This record gives sequence, structure tokens and C-alpha cells, in this order.
Amino acid sequence: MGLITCNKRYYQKTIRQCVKAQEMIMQQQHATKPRPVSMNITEKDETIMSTEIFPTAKVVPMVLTNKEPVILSFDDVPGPKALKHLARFRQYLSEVGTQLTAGFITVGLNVGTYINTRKPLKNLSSLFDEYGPVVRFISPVGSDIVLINHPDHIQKVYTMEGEYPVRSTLDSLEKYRSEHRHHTYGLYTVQGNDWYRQRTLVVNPLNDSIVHHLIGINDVCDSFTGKIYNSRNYQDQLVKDLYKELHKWAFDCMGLILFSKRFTMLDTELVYSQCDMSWLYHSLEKATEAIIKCESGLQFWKLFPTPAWSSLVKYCDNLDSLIGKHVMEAEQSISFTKDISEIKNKSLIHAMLMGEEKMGAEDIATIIMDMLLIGVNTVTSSMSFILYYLAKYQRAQKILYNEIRELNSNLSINDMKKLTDQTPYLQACIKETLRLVPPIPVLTRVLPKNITLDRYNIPRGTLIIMSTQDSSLKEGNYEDAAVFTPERWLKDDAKEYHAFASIPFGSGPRKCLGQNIAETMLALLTAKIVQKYKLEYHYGDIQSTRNFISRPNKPLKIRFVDRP
Ligand code: HEM
Repeated sequence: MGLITCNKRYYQKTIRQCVKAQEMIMQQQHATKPRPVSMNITEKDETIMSTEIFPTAKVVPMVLTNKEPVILSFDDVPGPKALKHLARFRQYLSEVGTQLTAGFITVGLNVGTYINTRKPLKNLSSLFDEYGPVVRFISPVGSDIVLINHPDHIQKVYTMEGEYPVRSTLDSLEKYRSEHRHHTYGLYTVQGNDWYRQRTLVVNPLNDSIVHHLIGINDVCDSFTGKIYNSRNYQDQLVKDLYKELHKWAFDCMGLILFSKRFTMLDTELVYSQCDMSWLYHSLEKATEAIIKCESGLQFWKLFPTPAWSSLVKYCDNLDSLIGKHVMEAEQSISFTKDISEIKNKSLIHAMLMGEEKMGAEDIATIIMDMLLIGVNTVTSSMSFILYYLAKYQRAQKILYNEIRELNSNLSINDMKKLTDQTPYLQACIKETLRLVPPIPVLTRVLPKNITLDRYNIPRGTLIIMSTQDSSLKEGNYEDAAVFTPERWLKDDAKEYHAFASIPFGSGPRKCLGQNIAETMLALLTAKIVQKYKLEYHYGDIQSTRNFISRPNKPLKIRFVDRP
């Protein structure tokens, strides 16, 4: 639909150019005849006209025959006009950077969620409806931003990202690291060769870690279902905030994978006590809140320390030192052990410390911090929405329950592949939830080369924001796109879906490192909950917030009714 609107606009523009060219040719012909005094055209005017006529006339046959592609300039990319006037301030505010425009976009999106005005604020999809599939934001302060949502364009960006893909970083975390800690490591935020080196060092130990801890994760999932049993009210809802409980579950699972430790946050009430484990959990929660605040809206923290910035510094410092303690403990245990080969598999931290290329303790702590921040928050968000959709779509829940019941096992497995093969409907439910609510709703790239998108030439270095959530919710890409339909992934037609219409884990060499881990955690807990409880939801529709990691915008009041 957006593509059609855009092409329509393009053709209208070309037709206007064509008419203008014809008028000018006619004027030029008239110019050779004796000229009426009222026209008053000077020699200078004639020169201008003749230089304008030919380029325009040259374009016309190309468009009409539609044989040669016409490349339109970057200036032709449509976008909101208001921001163009702000461009005048560019010279004064250069230090604020590109993200201010991203801030404008985020403010628009977030405010739209909270304020119920008569004239609703624009969200990304209305921008695409208005301007077409390629929208330009002229930044008042930094590089311009281009917004896209068409799967073809998203695919093209990924194919041109190069060997060392560059994503726009979380500015607040990057500033914290470079200015406050004088240390720029961090897998999500680092770029270029450094990124490649880190990723190569982490990828294998991380995959091994999930295999080692399957049984432990299974136990944490059992703790969660047990906790539901023990802490329901008379309406079979959790007395506590379900989102927070899921957050603790994700934290405990990630504790096993990243530290090989049982954090038991689910079982303990000592959330704000003085023990290291609860401080780590508390700091993670607070650091996430502070990053969300800093990344949404106008980024004044770049100019002076705002309360959100001070909170970010405080809690990221906490995280750094608490994780650093675990890394130091691992270093010590290595230095006291004779049989080095045995200890290498003790934890992900041990494996990284003993990798072929030695990594410093601070570097490892930063990588672990990134994985904790991304991993815990994304998995919690997805798990919340899986439960919500299953509770809302009873028919889907019934099919899933039958699939799990037929497995006729207690699901206490240590072979994930077997579980995946035996539960196609469960996998489809996870995939469908991630299509409807990808926890990271927009992905970014800065390309090393110019790229042509929908005939517009986008210069290299432009920040390209890919609205992957908008793409996966578009009717043109999926029929009944807003409806939770896991079956769509099991039909033959699924093969016809565009491979880039729904990419919740990103794509290419820089795609999510934790996909395997996330899918395992989500599958295990969903299976265990549905096996034990019938889920119900009797309240208003829940949507996702549009933060850099989205979450439910309302309390998850799901009922967990015992199955007979
Ligand atoms: C449902 C859960 C998850 C979703 C939907 C998700 C999604 C994503 C996405 C979209 C990206 C960016 C990809 C791109 O730019 O093309 C990403 C990157 C990343 N994710 Fe995940 N993620 C999830 C869970 C996890 C977990 C559990 C971990 C930790 C083990 C993790 C670690 C990472 C890391 C380290 C990166 C940066 C990779 C790099 O820059 O090389 N993610 N994730």
C-alpha cells in the first residue's frame, strides 16, 4: 500500500515535470518569434530556461518507456516537513548528534501511547502511509535518518551491510562506557574489528553453555510453575506482578548460562537485601529503566547530567563491579587449578578467560553485562506476550495443550532438538508471538556504501532505521496480520512469506547471539505452564510499549486455572 502511494506520488511528480518541460519548449519556440512586450523575458532568462529544459526532457522518455531505472536524489526522499525547519539549528547543536532526531521520533511514538488526544499522534505506520516505504527525517543536528518498512528494502540493507555491520548504538550506554569508564568494549555497542573479535570469542562458549545448563533451566521453569501454584489469589491470578516474576525467571536462567550460578531470585523474597545476587538483580532492573529513559525522548543528558543519566551511571557501575567480582573469582579459580582442561567448561566466563585470544577481566564483564541487559529483558517481554496470546486465543491454547499432552513425557528433557521436532505447534506459537511483538521493534544499520531504495539514492553513512515490527504487522505481508494465528507457520503458504517480513532476531553476521538460548527458555516454560494450567484473560487488550526493548503496556492479569 505504502509502495503504491509512493509510486503514485513519483509518477505525479514526473508528469508535472513533463508538462513543465513541454511548456518551456513551447515558450522557447515562441521566443524565436517576435515577442509580445508583456512577456518581458530577458536574454538571461532564456539561458536559464534552455539549461533547465534539457535535463528535464531527458528524464521523460526514460520514465514513460520504463526501461531504464531512474535514480532519484536523496533530497527527493519524502518525509515530515516540520523537521526541515529545525535543520537551521544544525550549526549550533552539532554535539547533540543524530540521536536527537531519533529522540524526536521516539518522543512522538511514546507520547502517542500515553496521551489520548483527539488528534492521535503519528506512529511509524502512519508515517509510512503518508510518505511511502522510504521516509527521511532531516536531522536538525546530526546525520539524517531514513526509515524503511518494506521487506525488500530491509533485505537489501542486510545484503549490503558488509563484513563488519555497523548498528547505531545505545548512545547512553556508549557515553557511559567511553566517558565514565574510559572503556569502549561491549558486544552490542562496539563496531568494526573489535566487534568481530569479541563475537568470535563468545559465540562457541555461549552455545556450549546452553547445552550444559538445560537441566538447570528446566528446574528454574519448574520453580516458576510451582510459584504460580503457591501465590495465586481467589481469581487464580498471581498476587505479585506477573511481568516482574517472569523477569526473575529470566534472570535465574541467564544466571546459569552466563555465570553457571543458581541465583534463585524466584525463590527468595530478599530482593533488595544486601546480598550480591539481589543487588545484581536490583541494579539490572534500575539500569534498564534508566537506559529506557535516556534513550527515549530528547536527550538532554548529552548536555548536562539529568536524573536518568545519574541513575544510569549509578546502576551500571553497580552491574560492572558485581559482574567484575564473578570474573575475578573465575580468574582466581583458574590460577589455583592444576587440571586446566577440566575447568575450562566450568562457566562461560571461564571459557572466555581461557580462550585462544586472552580477554581482559573488564572486557569480559562488559560483554556479560550486555548479554544480561539484552537477554533478560527481551526474553521476559516475549514470554509475557506468549502467555497473553495463549490466554486470549483459547483455540490456539487448546491445540497447544493437546500437542504437549500427546508428548506423554514430563518434559524434563535434555535433548532440545527432540522437543523442538515434537512440538511444531509450540514453535509456531513462539514464532507468531515474535512476529506480532518483536521485543526489539526497530533495527538499525549504517551502510559502508550508497544504497538505492525505492529508486532513492541513500548516501553511505546515513542511519537507516528498519521498522521490522511495522513490516511484520502489514496486511500485505501477512493475511489477518493483527491476529494471533500460529497455524500460518505450519501451512505450505508459509514458504511464500517474505524471508525479511518478520525478523525478530535480526539477520546476517550481526544477528542475535542468543536466539538459541531464548527459544529454548521460551519453549520450556510455555510447555510447562500450559501442561499444568489453563490460561485465561478477561481484561482489555494489551499492546507493547515502544521502548528500545518493548514490554506489555498494562499489567498482565492472567488467570492460571488448574488443569484436572
Ligand atoms: C526473544 C529473545 C530475543 C530477541 C527477540 C533478540 C533480538 C535481537 C536482535 C533483533 C538483535 C539485533 C540484531 C541485528 O541488529 O540484526 C540482537 C542482538 C543481540 N542479542 Fe538478542 N534477542 C533475544 C535474546 C537474547 C539473549 C537471551 C541474549 C543473550 C545471550 C542475546 C544477546 C544478543 C547480543 C549479544 C546481541 C548483539 C550481537 C552483535 O552485535 O553481534 N539476545 N538480539
